[in-house]
Amino acid sequence: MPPLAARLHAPLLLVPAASPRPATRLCAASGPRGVGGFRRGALASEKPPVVAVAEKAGGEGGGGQGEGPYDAIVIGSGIGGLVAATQLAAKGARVLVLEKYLIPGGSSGYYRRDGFTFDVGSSVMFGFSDKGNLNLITQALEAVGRKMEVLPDPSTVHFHLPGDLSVLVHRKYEDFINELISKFPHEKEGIIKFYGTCWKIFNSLNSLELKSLEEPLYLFGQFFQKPLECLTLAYYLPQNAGDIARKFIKDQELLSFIDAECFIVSTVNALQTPMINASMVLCDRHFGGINYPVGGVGGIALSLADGLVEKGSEIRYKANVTNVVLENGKAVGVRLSNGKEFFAKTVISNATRWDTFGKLLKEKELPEEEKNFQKNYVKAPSFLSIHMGVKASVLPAGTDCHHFVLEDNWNNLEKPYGSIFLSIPTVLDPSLAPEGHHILHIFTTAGIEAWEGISRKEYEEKKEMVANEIIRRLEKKLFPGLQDSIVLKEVGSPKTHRRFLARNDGTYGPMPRGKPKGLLAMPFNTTSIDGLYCVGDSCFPGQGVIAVAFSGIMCAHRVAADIGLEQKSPALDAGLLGLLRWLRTLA
Ligand SMILES: NC(=O)c1ccc[n+]([C@@H]2O[C@H](COP(=O)([O-])OP(=O)(O)OC[C@H]3O[C@@H](n4cnc5c(N)ncnc54)[C@H](O)[C@@H]3O)[C@@H](O)[C@H]2O)c1
Ligand SMILES: CC(C)=CCC/C(C)=C/C=C/C(C)=C/C=C/C(C)=C/C=C/C=C(C)/C=C/C=C(C)/C=C/C=C(\C)CCC=C(C)C
Repeated sequence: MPPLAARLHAPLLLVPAASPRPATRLCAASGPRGVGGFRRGALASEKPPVVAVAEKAGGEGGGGQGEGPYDAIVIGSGIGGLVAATQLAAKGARVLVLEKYLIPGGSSGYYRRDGFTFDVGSSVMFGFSDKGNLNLITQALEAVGRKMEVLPDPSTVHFHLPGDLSVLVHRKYEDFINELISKFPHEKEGIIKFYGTCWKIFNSLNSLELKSLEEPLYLFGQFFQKPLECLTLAYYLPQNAGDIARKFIKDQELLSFIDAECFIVSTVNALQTPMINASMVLCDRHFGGINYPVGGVGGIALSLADGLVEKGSEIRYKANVTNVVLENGKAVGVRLSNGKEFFAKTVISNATRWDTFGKLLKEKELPEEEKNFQKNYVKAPSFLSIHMGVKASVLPAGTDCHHFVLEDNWNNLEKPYGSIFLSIPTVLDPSLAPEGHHILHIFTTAGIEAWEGISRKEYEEKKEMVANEIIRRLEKKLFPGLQDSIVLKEVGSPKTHRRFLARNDGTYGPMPRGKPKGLLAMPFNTTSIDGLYCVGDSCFPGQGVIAVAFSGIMCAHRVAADIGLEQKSPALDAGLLGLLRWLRTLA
């Protein structure tokens, strides 16, 4: 098989040599517009992009009436759905993944324009190293016999903050801590204690074999083998990073810095960020480091989809699931928008919980569990994203790959358009852009409300205006001459994210309504509908590619136990699931 980077760039029909299923092919296709921008009319004259699409002969969904039964049907091929599917396939299950769009990956997908390969979402990849137990992306690929070449990033992010506070998060922990201490020498002890607590939690996590926390035989087994580590995790489960930081640190600016550290991975401040999640990302970036897959993030989903097919399971594109089919209250299959039905022992939804319970299930009454979830969590805002191709000369030598910019006022951190995320993946992988050019992927949080109810013309003008203002800010802060260096620009609004990622209001996942009790209220994978499971960022532990990969691993384990591919104990199941349900009501 050609290396993935070559496949991502190859313009012609490619048949994966390893795939045993001739009906599923990877081919050049035209049409899909990535999340960067979708000015359908304006772009109509452009040459269509080349993307890899797995299509099954026979049009949408490709099957006849009532196909099945499969062991599991997975709705959606985001990383959460793909990891659940591939883990199950690796355990011997027969899985069908149904994806609405043309390519796999959801918000971890990619798209191409004029020689540029853009990551739809974040280019900061955690969990992609070759060591420890938390390299969940590496492990997910390995489970289906795939390995990707990665490029180590020398840093995670360069913060440009109010008061000209500049902090580079170096790959080496000591370098980062020394840089932070040099900015806040009076808080040396507090800094060491806060980040030291993160390491205590990370090391506990990293010592466990990660499987479903809803499966008692595994969970009790882990408590027996690693009691101290499990008790540490249980202790920190209901706690938030901001409270722990305040135990050790008094300096307001440093606490604001820790807010920014948390915000980039949770879109909320440290007081609302679960301590376990904060520890995971604040340490993995130094333990395994941030590693970028050669050829772009889109290769992860393509590799998983490839591996899935090789294991004898299926993925079908342009398959828009509109209903989960219930029989006597149990989920037994799904129906597509064209009326085709597929049946399975279990159904796993990678759509958000809002979409799953608000759209795919036609029950009038929301189950209590979901009411509780919606009481505790609201939809996080969407993003405005700008994908640009620029002349390489605009970037000073040694420019870092990822930046976070909040210019003057800490109060703007969580406000729409307040802070700016910027990734330049071509710093690591120049093959993503034509020679002499770089990619700038800029994004900032934005709610959908302000984008609705306006005419097409106003919408286009608004996108242009908002994007130009963000570019102007970056030009002022980081790269003089930026505006004039642009050779390609695509702007995506929250509506774009809603439409092309099929995410309710374009949301990037749940956000606590108030101050959460850490991760306590986060639902796992089982739902109150027998046979229906959820996976992805509206499940424990939340937003993030590595987080949804963990959710996929947990989900596959629980489903495998329920369909007899892994051990289970019905009596212990009832006890643990009841206990977890009760614990969630305490949050
Ligand atoms: N901006 C970013 O920074 C960024 C980038 C990449 C990834 N991420 C992370 O990835 C996480 C999301 O991953 P995920 O796996 O939960 O989901 P996802 O949104 O990435 O993927 C869900 C997939 O399900 C498909 N789908 C939804 N409804 C469907 C239906 N009815 N029928 C068929 N297909 C349907 C969508 O088309 C999409 O491909 C986010 O939390 C985010 O943190 C973030
Ligand atoms: C059950 C009970 C009750 C108890 C028991 C105890 C125990 C044992 C516990 C355990 C636990 C566990 C295992 C847990 C785990 C967890 C995990 C794994 C987590 C993870 C997490 C992760 C995360 C959150 C991540 C995230 C990330 C993100 C979001 C990212 C993003 C990025 C971006 C946006 C980028 C930025 C950019 C720039 C700056 C440019």
